[in-house]
Amino acid sequence: MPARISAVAVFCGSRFGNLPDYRAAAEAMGASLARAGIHLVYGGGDVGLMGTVADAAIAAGGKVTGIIPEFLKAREIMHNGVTDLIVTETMHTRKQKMFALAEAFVVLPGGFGTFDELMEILTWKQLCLHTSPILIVDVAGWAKALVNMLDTAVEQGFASSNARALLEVVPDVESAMKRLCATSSTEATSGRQEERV
Ligand SMILES: Nc1ncnc2c1ncn2[C@@H]1O[C@H](COP(=O)(O)O)[C@@H](O)[C@H]1O
Repeated sequence: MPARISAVAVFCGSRFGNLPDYRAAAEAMGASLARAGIHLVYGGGDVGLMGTVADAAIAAGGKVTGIIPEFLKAREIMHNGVTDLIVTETMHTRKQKMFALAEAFVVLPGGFGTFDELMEILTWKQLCLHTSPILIVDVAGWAKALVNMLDTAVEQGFASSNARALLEVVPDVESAMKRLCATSSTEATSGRQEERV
């Protein structure tokens, strides 16, 4: 039987957003990954939901790798409590490193940076650069407009329904964890094709 995945990248906001549900979901995500023995890979900051997910994973005894570009160390308040901290030269090398280390991608509430990270990992999957699961956790409906935009692209003939199926929308952290814990490392092929991105 193939091994279960062991590392997940979480993309989420550098702010808290304006509903308490967002912070609660970030806490639940970090703690649940740690309790499941899954290594958290994230952007390395100690701000907003990013800091929350990392703090929760650390508090629950999890392994956490933060990856932050040099120029954001002050702005995103580089997290000093993580297991490993990788400082990259650029945003691009940060994304590449997160991609290389993770076997699945979870998107929690966030802003433009989170959208960028989602779109890049989704389009890389569309280009067959990886096969790893991409889960959007639709906490309190935050992702409805985003998912609507993707569905509209399919309706208008700009994306195929096969491409839309590369992304899964789940209602909460519990559902995301069920999916992650059911994912084998053979389904996920992120880091193996790193040299092509
Ligand atoms: N263009 C970007 N590419 C990748 N990551 C980005 C980009 N812009 C910002 N980010 C990072 O995303 C997270 C979350 O940002 P939010 O705007 O708060 O969603 C943060 O670490 C940004 O550095």
